[in-house]
Amino acid sequence: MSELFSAQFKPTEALFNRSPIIAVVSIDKAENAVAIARALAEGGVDVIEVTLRTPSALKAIELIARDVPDVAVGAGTVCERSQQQPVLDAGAQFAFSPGATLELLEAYQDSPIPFVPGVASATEVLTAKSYGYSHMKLFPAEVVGGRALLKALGAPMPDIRFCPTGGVRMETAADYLELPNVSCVGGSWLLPAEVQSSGNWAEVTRIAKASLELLRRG
Ligand SMILES: O=C(O)C(=O)C[C@H](O)[C@H](O)COP(=O)(O)O
Repeated sequence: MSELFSAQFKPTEALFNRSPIIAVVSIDKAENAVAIARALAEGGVDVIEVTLRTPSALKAIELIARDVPDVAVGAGTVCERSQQQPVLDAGAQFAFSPGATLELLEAYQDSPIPFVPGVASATEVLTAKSYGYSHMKLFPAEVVGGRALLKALGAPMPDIRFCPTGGVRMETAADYLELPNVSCVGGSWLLPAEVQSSGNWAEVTRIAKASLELLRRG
């Protein structure tokens, strides 16, 4: 095991083992960020990936990191090297990408926060692994093969841990999590668009609790 591999492994492993569900949220208004994070945490989901798809994303990360210390908040949709510093400056505790460009794999090798590249094939897994990464997001999970692909990848590469994301639903999370190479799943179902626009944060807590309850029942 290279030094790089072991250096990257531990913090990302802790992140992957923290919560079986990672809430993927695209926050429309930064002023709602803290309420959304608190609602998720109250429901038991304390890892939040804020996608960099809205203008308020970085501010939302900053506010959650400052005001909701009991959650781990990070950035999603990290697609370019230029996003690295703003993400760190906002106080993100981790970063997820939908892909695994060589530029990103290299840029995050010395990152102070875990970086989780997105992969969709054996070659992408091996490429990310060659840069020292052991924890990856399978994206878009349902489209590229879902559970069947994860099982197939696990045979030659049993040491890689995945967070399938993209098309995962409350009802299918448990099926993914029973695979030995899946530590957690990501999904946007915890913050439906209509719930965000209505500001019904109690509903966010309810969905989070119901999702975890489904996992407990298997
Ligand atoms: O923006 C990113 O960084 C992504 O990789 C995409 C998100 O993870 C998916 O959009 C979540 O998928 P759904 O749960 O199907 O909505």
